[in-house]
Amino acid sequence: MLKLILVRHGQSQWNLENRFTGWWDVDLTDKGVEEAMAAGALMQDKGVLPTRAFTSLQTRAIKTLHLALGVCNRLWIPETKDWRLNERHYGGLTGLNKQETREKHGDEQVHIWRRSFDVPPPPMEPGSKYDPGADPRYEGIDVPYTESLKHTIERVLPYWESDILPVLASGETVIISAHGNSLRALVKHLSQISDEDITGLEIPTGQPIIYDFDDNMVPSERYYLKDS
Ligand SMILES: O=C(O)[C@H](O)COP(=O)(O)O
Repeated sequence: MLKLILVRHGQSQWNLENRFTGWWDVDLTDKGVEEAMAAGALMQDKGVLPTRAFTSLQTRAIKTLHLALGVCNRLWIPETKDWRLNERHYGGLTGLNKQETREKHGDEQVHIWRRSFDVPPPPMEPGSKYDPGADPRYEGIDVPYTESLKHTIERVLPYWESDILPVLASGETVIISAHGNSLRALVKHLSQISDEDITGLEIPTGQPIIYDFDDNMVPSERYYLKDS
């Protein structure tokens, strides 16, 4: 049985501060480091050991991957980093406190920005201090100014199909270390969740999620590794 492991990065500094993060590069907190290491220990305990890794270009996901792989003695496996696994771009909300934004715009509007399928947050002003456009890691990439979940799916899914699925199908145990909304994009596809129901899906930090794939590359229902 082929296994796909999805893990959202451990708690980040801006998760702790309750700020919209998106493409801004923040580090893990101490708790985030612990969550990442616990994910590695769980993979070791359950004997679910990745042989190939994919992650984003963002520090919190890369470090989570490395900490988890370190604990289960798999730092040596090949890994690929790609911007298409980055977090959804939070546009003009980047850097703002989520609670203060609710107080200003109302719970409903903030829920729409955070969880709707196709309503993007207001775009980031070009040259904003949180615009990562000039960051060398994004050279040659058309960095967006905002993204809805739909936009995120439009970059995550082609990458899944072209680069990750063939590796999984070749017999590798694949781990993807990514972000709340880039993983929601993938889970929506793999679990065939409707545009309406996706608004209710939350992905916890540092908790490995598993899909088993049959010989026809049809995924099982997803489950948490801790529950297996
Ligand atoms: O980018 C962020 O702020 C978080 O990674 C995800 O935030 P959300 O749960 O508000 O979508």
